[in-house]
Amino acid sequence: MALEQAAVLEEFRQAGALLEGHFVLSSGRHSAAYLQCARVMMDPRRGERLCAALAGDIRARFEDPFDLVVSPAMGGVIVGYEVARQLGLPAIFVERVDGRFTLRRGFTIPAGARCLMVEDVVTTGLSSRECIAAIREAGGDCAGAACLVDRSGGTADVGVPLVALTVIDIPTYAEGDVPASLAAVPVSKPGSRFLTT
Ligand SMILES: O=P(O)(O)OC[C@H]1O[C@H](OP(=O)(O)OP(=O)(O)O)[C@H](O)[C@@H]1O
Ligand SMILES: O=C(O)c1cc(=O)[nH]c(=O)[nH]1
Ligand SMILES: [Mg+2]
Repeated sequence: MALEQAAVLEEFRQAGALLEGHFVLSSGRHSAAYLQCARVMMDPRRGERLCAALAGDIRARFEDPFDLVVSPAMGGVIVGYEVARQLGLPAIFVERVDGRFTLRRGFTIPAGARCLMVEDVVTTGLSSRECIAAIREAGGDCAGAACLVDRSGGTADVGVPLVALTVIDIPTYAEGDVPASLAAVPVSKPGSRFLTT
């Protein structure tokens, strides 16, 4: 059953996943709000509820079935696994090696396999596009994408049809365009794109 935005955001609130502060996002843009999906998925029953609703939306949107779910690490891994479980599909993930999404761990994509790219959050769509490029380079056919939250207000273009459990418009700012009130708040970088070892 489709979930109303208020119900989705209430799940995030109860999970302590609606964060306020000053965040540098994966795209390098800044924001006063962050949706921490890892905290949502840390309760398997909550993850199951939300991903069941997303799987229903995916079935309703795409007539032809998929062969495989492919997700970008880290954020996409657990969401992709649970969505795949709901759809009765295998789930694999790509992870960054020297900044590029790569298949490791013996994962392969059969030639022409109809892949569904599953993310946790879409902000600019950059990570989704990078994941879809990796799927195509590996020989797969990425025919659709899905995420728990599209925080671009529906403006992000990932290059294939995107199904989001909820769409919300949360402002982001370029590095040189951060409002003074936000610039005064200490910065955190919750994601893994810029992690170094
Ligand atoms: O649409 P975008 O502008 O690309 O932003 C969304 C991406 O940012 C986060 O990943 P991040 O690279 O921070 O790493 P993580 O998955 O390890 O948290 C999130 O998981 C998405 O992949
Ligand atoms: O753009 C991001 O990096 C991003 C935003 C957000 O709200 N949550 C998240 O996990 N990543
Ligand atoms: Mg990510």
